[in-house]
Amino acid sequence: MKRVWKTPELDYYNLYADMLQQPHLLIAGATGSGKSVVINGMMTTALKDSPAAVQFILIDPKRVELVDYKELPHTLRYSSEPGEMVQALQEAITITDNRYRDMARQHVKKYGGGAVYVVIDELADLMTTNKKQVQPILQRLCQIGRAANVHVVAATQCPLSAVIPTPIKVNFDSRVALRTRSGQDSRNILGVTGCELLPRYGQGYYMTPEGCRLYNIPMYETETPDIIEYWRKQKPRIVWNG
Ligand SMILES: Nc1ncnc2c1ncn2[C@@H]1O[C@H](COP(=O)(O)OP(=O)(O)OP(=O)(O)O)[C@@H](O)[C@H]1O
Repeated sequence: MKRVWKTPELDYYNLYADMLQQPHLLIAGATGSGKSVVINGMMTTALKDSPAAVQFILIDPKRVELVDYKELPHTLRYSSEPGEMVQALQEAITITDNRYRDMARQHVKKYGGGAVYVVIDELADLMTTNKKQVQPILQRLCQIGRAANVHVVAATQCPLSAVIPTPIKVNFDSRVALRTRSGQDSRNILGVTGCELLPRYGQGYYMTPEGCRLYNIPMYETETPDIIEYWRKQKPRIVWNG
């Protein structure tokens, strides 16, 4: 029998809403542990909660995970080819730089407009395709994105430092650790073993600067396709200002 973990609706909502508040988030776990479930949960929550104040830049080296979001009015760019993925990261930097200019003009330290989420699934694939170009851009984006309300959400099966270098990893001070293949993978993502003992999916550790707790991980089953369909239909009618 499949083991399904449930949490009351409000907890579901709060967990993903909290993840959306983090400067950047790294989601790690073995194949089938629910990384895409977490990404869909966050994106669905953002679209339900603040559809007028959220935009996405999607980097999808596997070409299957994020493609459903491609035609949303919120999606500034969808990329899956190596060259496109670098351009997508560069676009995120340009947006961030422009926002800093606005902030300087307005004499504020934090951007007051909507959030941009740069969603990467999967980070190890992105790093291996074009590490030389990707690493400095991603590192800079992580360093400067926060104040500009530009956030990186990255999923990976492979949290090894050989694949995801420490200068990248240290920028993700919030992490979701699902079931890992080994104690070593658990250590690479959380600093301690234990994630290898989690159920196959449905539970995970959520670590933020406030602490680390085990959560039941909710899955939106019908809401995600429903909300994608809804917004896809709205696309021709929507004009973003700024
Ligand atoms: N929190 C959850 N609640 C219920 N079912 C879940 C949950 N997490 C994962 N599953 C089940 O496991 C399947 C695989 O999850 P998912 O595709 O998110 O894994 P993944 O970590 O992204 O895998 P991969 O690395 O292979 O892409 C889901 O389609 C779903 O059936």
